[in-house]
Amino acid sequence: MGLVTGKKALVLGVANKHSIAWGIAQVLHREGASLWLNYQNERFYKNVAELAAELDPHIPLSECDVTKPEQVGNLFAEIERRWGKLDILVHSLAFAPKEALEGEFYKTTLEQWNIALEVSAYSLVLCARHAKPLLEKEGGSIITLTYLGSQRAVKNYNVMGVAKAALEAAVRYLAADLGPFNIRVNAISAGPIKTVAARGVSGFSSILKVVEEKAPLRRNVTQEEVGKVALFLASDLASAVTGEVIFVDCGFHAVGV
Ligand SMILES: NC(=O)c1ccc[n+]([C@@H]2O[C@H](COP(=O)([O-])OP(=O)(O)OC[C@H]3O[C@@H](n4cnc5c(N)ncnc54)[C@H](O)[C@@H]3O)[C@@H](O)[C@H]2O)c1
Repeated sequence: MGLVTGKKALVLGVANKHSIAWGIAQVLHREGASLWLNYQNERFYKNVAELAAELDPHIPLSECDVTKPEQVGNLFAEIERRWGKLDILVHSLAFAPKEALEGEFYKTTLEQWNIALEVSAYSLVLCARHAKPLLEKEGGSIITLTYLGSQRAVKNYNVMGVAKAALEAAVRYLAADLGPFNIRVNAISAGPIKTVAARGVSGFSSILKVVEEKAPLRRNVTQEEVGKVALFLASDLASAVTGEVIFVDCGFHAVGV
């Protein structure tokens, strides 16, 4: 029996096989969870459908762009109809316009700020609101993805760092609100992984190199390792863990110069 056998998991944020969400989906599936995936829009459908079919051709797929409230509402209504409950919600998505992820932070426009904060932080609140009635039936776990750039000024990460700081604060407020309903809310602060979103940050490869040189484990983290910590947070092993940000970064956050 797997650690999440019988649990129903919605995993948001698979774009391709490099996505952190895909790493998490694979581990949850291997440990017995039933999956439901989204794709942001038609452009992503083929990729997500092919990946899902590798695990199980019956995994439901829904179009859901988190800036479209009706699509978010429809997704959770469909889960209610089909599953009647939810145990695990994985929120593994973020976006900021590419021009905001290079150069000086002080040049960030209000429009870039609003887009980054809406997609990358507010969407967790929106999804949690819709998920609550489903998660509270048997207790549940919400997991989101963040990065060290929320606490340190990481070159070029800029407005995304501000969005991640908001996201981490949202984790604590959601944990406080939803704890009485036995819903836990946590974030994984992952080390850098080469994904489409990460490549949007100017100079991303140099971040990978610095981690390899300086992290206590002298290497970068894998998708699978993030997936395993998501599994822990989703499972009963973490039944007393909420409002937490857990670093999965080979220890990079812990060292100075
Ligand atoms: N890759 C890294 O180095 C790294 C490190 C720490 C944290 N993270 C975080 O992990 C999460 C997943 O990113 P990833 O690195 O796997 O990249 P990715 O590009 O594979 O995934 C990003 C996902 O966000 C989705 N997305 C963007 N805008 C959306 C919208 N409006 N509606 C719905 N979905 C939308 C994309 O469709 C995509 O599936 C993000 O929150 C990211 O900030 C990534």
